[in-house]
Amino acid sequence: MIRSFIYRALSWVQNKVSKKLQNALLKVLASGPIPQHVAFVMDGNRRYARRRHQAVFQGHAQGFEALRRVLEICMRLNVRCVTVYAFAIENFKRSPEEVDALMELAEEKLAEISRHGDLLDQYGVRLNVLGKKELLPASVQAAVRKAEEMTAKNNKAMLNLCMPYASRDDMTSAIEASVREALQEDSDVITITEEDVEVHIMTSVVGSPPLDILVRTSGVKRLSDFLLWQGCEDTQIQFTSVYWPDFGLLDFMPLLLDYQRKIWSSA
Ligand SMILES: CC(C)=CCC/C(C)=C/CC/C(C)=C/COP(=O)(O)OP(=O)(O)O
Repeated sequence: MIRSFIYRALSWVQNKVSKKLQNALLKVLASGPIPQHVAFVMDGNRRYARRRHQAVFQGHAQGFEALRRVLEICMRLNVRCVTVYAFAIENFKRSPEEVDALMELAEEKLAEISRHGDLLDQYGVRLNVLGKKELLPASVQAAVRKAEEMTAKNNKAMLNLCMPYASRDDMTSAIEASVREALQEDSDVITITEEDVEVHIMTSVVGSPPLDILVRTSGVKRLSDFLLWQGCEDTQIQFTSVYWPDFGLLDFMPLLLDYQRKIWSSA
């Protein structure tokens, strides 16, 4: 009884202190230039679970909690657009148990975050699911449609959930759409410009600003077919060794400070 009271009191104090520290750190960051568009390759969920002797699914569930946490940090900093790699087309090659668990998680969490009073509503965030949606199970497609509809009027920021996504597929579809448009013009020669393709790239279709920072967690230094078109000009690509479910403000802060230092030094 006394012990449980002490634990509860300690956890209350710890929460208060960490909230105060978080507010102070966010204030420091907000005094510098803030990126408009940040993307994450949320890597390391399974290694996080294995290290704790947990089922793989637990790693993905904790990964979702990290997404919530990071999205809230971004919203409090006034980042306009957050894009995350939630499921690669390639991920369909994982075991049926893992794919099913990820699909169930997506269905459940899409309903949860788009609910009135939850995170997206609270910060005015529009949800866009980008990728080959027709590959998703019918129940997940329905959850996607509902979540997109529920948040369609939100206009302060956007969350692009890439699922199931591959950048080469995104670029191929954009080129195909540009060629189709060009064929409708009354000319013998087909000309496709970078700008023609750009407007059909999935993040552009939903009105995302240029990508400022792309972060990959878990120590792996690869892009894994994510935002190759969007990230090839002025994007700062940052790698951190932290597993995604552990990623928080203290890990994000040095990456943001590095971004701010580079912006200041190029001004
Ligand atoms: C709404 C929704 C679906 C939320 C997202 C949950 C989430 C964070 C999904 C990411 C899934 C994924 C393939 C992560 C990569 O880590 P990994 O599994 O490759 O881990 P590893 O690198 O340790 O093997």
